[in-house]
Amino acid sequence: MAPNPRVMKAFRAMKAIGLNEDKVKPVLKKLLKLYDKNWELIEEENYRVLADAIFDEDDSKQGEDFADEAEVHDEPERPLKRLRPRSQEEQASQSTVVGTSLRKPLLDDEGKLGANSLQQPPDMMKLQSGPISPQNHPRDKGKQQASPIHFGAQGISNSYTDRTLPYDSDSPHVRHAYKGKEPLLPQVAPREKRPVVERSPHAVRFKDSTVDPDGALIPTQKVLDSHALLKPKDEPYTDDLPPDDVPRYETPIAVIRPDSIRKEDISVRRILTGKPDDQEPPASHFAAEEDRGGSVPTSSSSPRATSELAAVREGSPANLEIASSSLGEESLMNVQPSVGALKSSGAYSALDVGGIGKLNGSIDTHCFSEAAALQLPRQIKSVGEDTHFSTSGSAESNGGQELRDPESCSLVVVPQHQLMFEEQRSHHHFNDITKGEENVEISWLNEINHERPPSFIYIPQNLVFQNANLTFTLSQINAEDCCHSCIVDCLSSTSVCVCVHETGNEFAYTSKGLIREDFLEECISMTRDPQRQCLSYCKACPLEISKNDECLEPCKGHLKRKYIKECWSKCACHKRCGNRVVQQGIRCKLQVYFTPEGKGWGLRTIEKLPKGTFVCEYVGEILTTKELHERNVQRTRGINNERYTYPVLLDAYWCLKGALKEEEALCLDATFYGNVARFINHRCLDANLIEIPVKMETPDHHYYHSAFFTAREVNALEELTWDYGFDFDDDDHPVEMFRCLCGSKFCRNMKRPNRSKSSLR
Ligand SMILES: C[S@@+](CC[C@H](N)C(=O)[O-])C[C@H]1O[C@@H](n2cnc3c(N)ncnc32)[C@H](O)[C@@H]1O
Repeated sequence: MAPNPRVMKAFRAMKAIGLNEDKVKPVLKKLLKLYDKNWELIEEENYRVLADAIFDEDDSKQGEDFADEAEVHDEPERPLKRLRPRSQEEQASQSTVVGTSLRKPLLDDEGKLGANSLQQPPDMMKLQSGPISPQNHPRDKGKQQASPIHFGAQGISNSYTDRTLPYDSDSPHVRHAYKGKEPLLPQVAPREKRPVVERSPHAVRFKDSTVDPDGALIPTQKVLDSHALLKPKDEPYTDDLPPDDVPRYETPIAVIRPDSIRKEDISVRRILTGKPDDQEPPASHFAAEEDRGGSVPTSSSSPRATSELAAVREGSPANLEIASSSLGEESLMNVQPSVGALKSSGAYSALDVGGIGKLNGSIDTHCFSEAAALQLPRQIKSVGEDTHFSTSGSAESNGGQELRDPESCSLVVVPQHQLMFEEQRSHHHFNDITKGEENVEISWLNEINHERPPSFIYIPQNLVFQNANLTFTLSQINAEDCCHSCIVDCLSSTSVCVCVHETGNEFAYTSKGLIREDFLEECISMTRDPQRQCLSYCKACPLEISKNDECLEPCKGHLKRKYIKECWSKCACHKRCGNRVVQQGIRCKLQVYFTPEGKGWGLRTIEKLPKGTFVCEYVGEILTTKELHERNVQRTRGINNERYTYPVLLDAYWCLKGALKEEEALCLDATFYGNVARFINHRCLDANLIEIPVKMETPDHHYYHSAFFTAREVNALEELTWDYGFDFDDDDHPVEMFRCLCGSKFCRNMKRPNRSKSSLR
């Protein structure tokens, strides 16, 4: 019999992406059976479904070895998975590619950060975050006023711990206590595009292909949704394919639910699974790794996950359970897994990283379904809903067995034997608070209550909001400010790298990627020890001017600081040069967790970190201080009252000769856009992190990167803290300062109950 031309065409299409016939044939057979020989469904999107299913099979096989992460890391890269048009791919990957210009959040007609822009930034769906405009932030009621945090840890109260900030949340006349800092660099140092070794290409591609940037369903879902109910048939295989060995792979599972969240519709969806990819740490992932020990296994150390078709082993119908539909099959539903298990795996709450729908430990299902539809790729949403909601719509906390969509009560088919594996994989995929934006996944965990992390859009690098005067050109960096004669690694170069001329011809980093001990100690003492602090005063202080006070106060002084100068793209050295640490992004195994002390969410390390380790940068929107003031006014008008505050001032006046222009006085606000540093809580004086300015790509000093390094060795599971520099006794402080719960014996919060000044050292 002549080969079916459609079969041959499918083979050719798969061959084009590196899949040979042996792999394609059994999967194709399965799909033909599953789709009742409906070739259109298989051929759609250039055989997208077929390719996905083949990769699923691979994943299923890999899953058997899932427990052994090391093996996963060592896997050779798989063939290209992407089948989407390049235009979509570019759109979807927009936020991960860092060019030489700053990306700005969408602005409305007036150039403001409008609700719409915040709700639907170009990469919104990729980031999977909910609407977070000042107008509709989900957590905007009854919260504390916002106030900027100020860089530069201040120690014990002294002349400049009382420094005020330009803006407060009440009025321009109210001031914030602040500490001066030393800034450094010119412009926003766009982090380089992630190298292939840092992010598995196929993982990114696959992610792109499953999450439509516009929020539309992925092609495969469309295909499946076109059937009310898809179920593997029992008939023998079609003769479309030449007979071959019985397929061992697993069949994509059909899950039925209304795709449009309409109860009257029943459609089909897939259950997602996460798949470890081939991510491996960059070659230079700091030799400091060698020094680390005591790592606690979590998802952040795991390979990045991708979402794919879940699969069910052929011929095991007993393992399938039929869940319910809104049309009355609820009683049939009896599907694993235990919600408790999922909770502990982290997948439980990852659905709602937007902080949506959680009220006093229960889930507001209405809120959830709306928000989740906006925030999460359909596939992710599906799994989460099904696995975490009981029929009452409240969050399971007792290891319940039901798997039900609270809104649609749709039909779900889940292979029991496979759920545990899927749970694990889902964990990796859902529980990454960075949404794939960092080198590592960062899980989150709440063992205290049912609260979920607040809504924000994760960005791995700073973005200009609107008016910040940050131009960014190669020509701005003088030839004498970048190394042209260095080869590969400046740290091991025999000649002195010109990049460190301005910082005393000494590198801040060791060959292991840690901050040099003497450099670190100097930084620590300059911020903690009042005797070591020295201030510079400017004539017309922009911070004072920016308060809009009628009565202009004199400059309170700006703290002199040490800073790091890293090599950058205009330099001749290798991207992995030892003088490029912060720009490589996060490498530590971190976790966002709900603190038991009442500080809300916090950040902790899940591995032991040597002293001087780079942890993360404080990333947010770059605002002018005026823009921040405007935001604070909005907050205090109740439009966007936040319980927690996230702005940080960049004090760029430390080496200022004249006055800064208004648009040059900058700050970072991580309220809406930010990275994991927004979760770092304050600790008075003896915090284990120190913030050090880092200069990279801009020659100016009014902008710099604020990088956090460990000030001492930090044990696994220790919370990472930073001294915000607040003076809690400053009566002139404008905002409702939080009651400090840092627990330090040096705590400066004198107003804290049961605390007296005598308790301070
Ligand atoms: C940058 S956020 C830190 C993350 C925050 N805990 C959260 O849940 O998102 C700063 C806010 O955290 C809280 N916070 C930080 N450190 C604290 C401390 N030592 N004691 C009490 N609350 C603290 C305050 O509400 C502060 O406004």
